[in-house]
Amino acid sequence: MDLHLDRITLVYPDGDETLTAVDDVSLTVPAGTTTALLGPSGSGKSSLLAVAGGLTRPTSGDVRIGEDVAFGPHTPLRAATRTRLEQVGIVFQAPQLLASLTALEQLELHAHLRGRRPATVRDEATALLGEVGLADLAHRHPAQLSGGQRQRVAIARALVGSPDVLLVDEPTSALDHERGTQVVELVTRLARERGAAAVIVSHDASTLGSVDRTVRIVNGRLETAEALVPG
Ligand SMILES: Nc1ncnc2c1ncn2[C@@H]1O[C@H](COP(=O)(O)OP(=O)(O)OP(=O)(O)O)[C@@H](O)[C@H]1O
Repeated sequence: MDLHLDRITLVYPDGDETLTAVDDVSLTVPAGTTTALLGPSGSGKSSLLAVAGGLTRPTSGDVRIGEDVAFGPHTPLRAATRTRLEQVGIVFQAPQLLASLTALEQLELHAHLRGRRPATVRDEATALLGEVGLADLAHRHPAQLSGGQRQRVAIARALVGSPDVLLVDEPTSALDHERGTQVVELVTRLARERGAAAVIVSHDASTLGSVDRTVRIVNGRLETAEALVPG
């Protein structure tokens, strides 16, 4: 299903004033494609991603997944949480893995949270770790993995249950150029293969050669929207 951001505005309280972090942004990300969101520090990238993933309510505007409104200014918390668990996979800037669990167990726990039947969980988790190139490291703990490998565990975990939307915050910030490029390529490939609408937030345009489209956000507003190149 396509992801639609319809006229999203997000205003934070800022002392006696307000700060408009996202200013009337509209964007459609077709299913199976990846859009990179570029922009300077403080431009609103993470804020927009948080709204797209239902982590922060927009002040105005709606997030739609397919035809249905997923997250709007008045969406109840419980409904937003359910939609997020069922339809959205999120990879945070730091992989946020649990130190005591193996790579496989990180995915299994997430699958349980998403309400998957236990009998199907191990097979799906094992297959996903294979898809991100970690089949041989499934039983390692985070401390026994490199930064890039941990990021790949987090990407596999976000894809448990085949969400319609995949949101990835700054996958390249902790990685060198080559590994960062590989992570972006991985996200682009998985989104295409699984028909997910993916958004990657990044500072580093030089890692984004594989994405379908790059958009730039400055002071909370979308500046450019390059044509979508069919994959
Ligand atoms: N919870 C918050 N309350 C108030 N203001 C916030 C909050 N979160 C972010 N901001 C402000 O909103 C603006 C956009 O922040 P955001 O984190 O979305 O930018 P960003 O483009 O992701 O930056 P970076 O690349 O540095 O991570 C900034 O001016 C920031 O200070």
